[in-house]
Amino acid sequence: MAKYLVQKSGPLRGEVTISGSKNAVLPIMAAAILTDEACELTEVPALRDVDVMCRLLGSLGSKIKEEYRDNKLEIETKEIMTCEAPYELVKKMRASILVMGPLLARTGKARIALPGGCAIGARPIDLHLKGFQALGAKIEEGHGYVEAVADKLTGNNVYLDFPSVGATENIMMAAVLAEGITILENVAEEPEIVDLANFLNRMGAKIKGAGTDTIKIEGVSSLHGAKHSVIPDRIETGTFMVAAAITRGNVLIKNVVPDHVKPIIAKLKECGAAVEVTDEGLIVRGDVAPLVATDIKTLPYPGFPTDMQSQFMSLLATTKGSSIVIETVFENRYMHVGELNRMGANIKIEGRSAVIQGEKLLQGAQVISTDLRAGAALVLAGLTAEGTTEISEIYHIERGYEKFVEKFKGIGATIIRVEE
Ligand SMILES: CC(=O)N[C@H]1[C@@H](OP(=O)(O)OP(=O)(O)OC[C@H]2O[C@@H](n3ccc(=O)[nH]c3=O)[C@H](O)[C@@H]2O)O[C@H](CO)[C@@H](O)[C@@H]1O
Ligand SMILES: C=C(OP(=O)(O)O)C(=O)O
Repeated sequence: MAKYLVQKSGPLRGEVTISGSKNAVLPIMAAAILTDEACELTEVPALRDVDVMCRLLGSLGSKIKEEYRDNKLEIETKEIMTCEAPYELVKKMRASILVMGPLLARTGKARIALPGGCAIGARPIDLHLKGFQALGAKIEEGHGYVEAVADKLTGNNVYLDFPSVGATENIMMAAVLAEGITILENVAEEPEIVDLANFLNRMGAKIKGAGTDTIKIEGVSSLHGAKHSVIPDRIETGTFMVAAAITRGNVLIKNVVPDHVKPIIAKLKECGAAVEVTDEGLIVRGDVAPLVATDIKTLPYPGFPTDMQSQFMSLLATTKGSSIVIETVFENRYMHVGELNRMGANIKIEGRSAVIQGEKLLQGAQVISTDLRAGAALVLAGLTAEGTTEISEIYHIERGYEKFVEKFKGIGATIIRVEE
């Protein structure tokens, strides 16, 4: 099992370039199986989750050409060989559920292992299934699998009880080949939804309204191959923004869409960091004023992203004053708190709220990365902690950050990856 050893690193300085978005590329890869023609993706991050999605698509019948050095991927699915996503792959990556909509649309059948809960919450898929049912699919569950079957999908109105990102994507991918018009209401507005809709439209779909709370889809009879370049990862961007602030450094972050990280910019400024949007990228400085506490409430986009909550908590453990963080998206996304407290932070959890008494001098310790962003938060804390922070179970981190160690080293962090 590999580990990261992180040393107190002083102010980070220099430039870092952001990779393509994990949460955009995964649904886009799933969407590629909606056609029998080849799809070519660029700006594909080399990540563990992308590997798992390649394996899953390969098992369904896709031929995949990877050029990881160039971050390119070609997916061609002349024929779907099986409609089943097995437990071995779904348990490795929840986003495997995103093949359900495309499989149902292309073949009339999808059988997927139920993903179950994970470190951040129960994460049911009821809203995905409700959407498929509205389009005419019959749903059956048993033996840890869920099956959707439909002779034909027909457009319908679907109202989501919560703007779930995955449900919006899955239902959108099913509806593009349904007969007639589908109106999806109270949908997620995340940039990743817009990127997926843009890709689907390049394939010949007729989707309007992505990025708002209502999406209209006019079904088409078939889709064709398309080329697409994946958007930059806004959570990786935010993670390096916090890295600059927490180390009181000065970092230029390139390949970013500033609009996608507005809530992160706002909160960093409230803490006293300086953020400048330039033609080259974002310049984040934590060395212009003493950093202070702020309060955060996670919300669906354009609210503050839940995927940045843990990284901000590391920062708020070091700023002056007390902060309150409220996690409203996932019911259990506080697994990092115990680990941060072991490093000397003072964070108390009460239900969905966390109270952070800041200005703590963190100390290196042996800690466990319980999930992807919890792991990133521990790396950030480790950069300011006295001594060495030893982070285990880093495979979570490598699910979603490309060249993490290399990028941190490039801006002056002392971090190494060791194999035990
Ligand atoms: C691969 C990917 O893109 N992952 C992102 C996606 O996850 P994911 O798509 O799984 O997140 P959702 O937006 O679906 O989940 C948000 C909330 O809705 C609930 N829910 C969801 C579906 C459902 O059928 N029923 C239900 O109750 C979930 O349990 C959770 O409490 O969006 C999350 C919220 O921004 C991010 O943290 C994840 O990084
Ligand atoms: C929770 C995340 O991803 P996933 O939905 O793939 O678990 C994340 O990216 O922070």
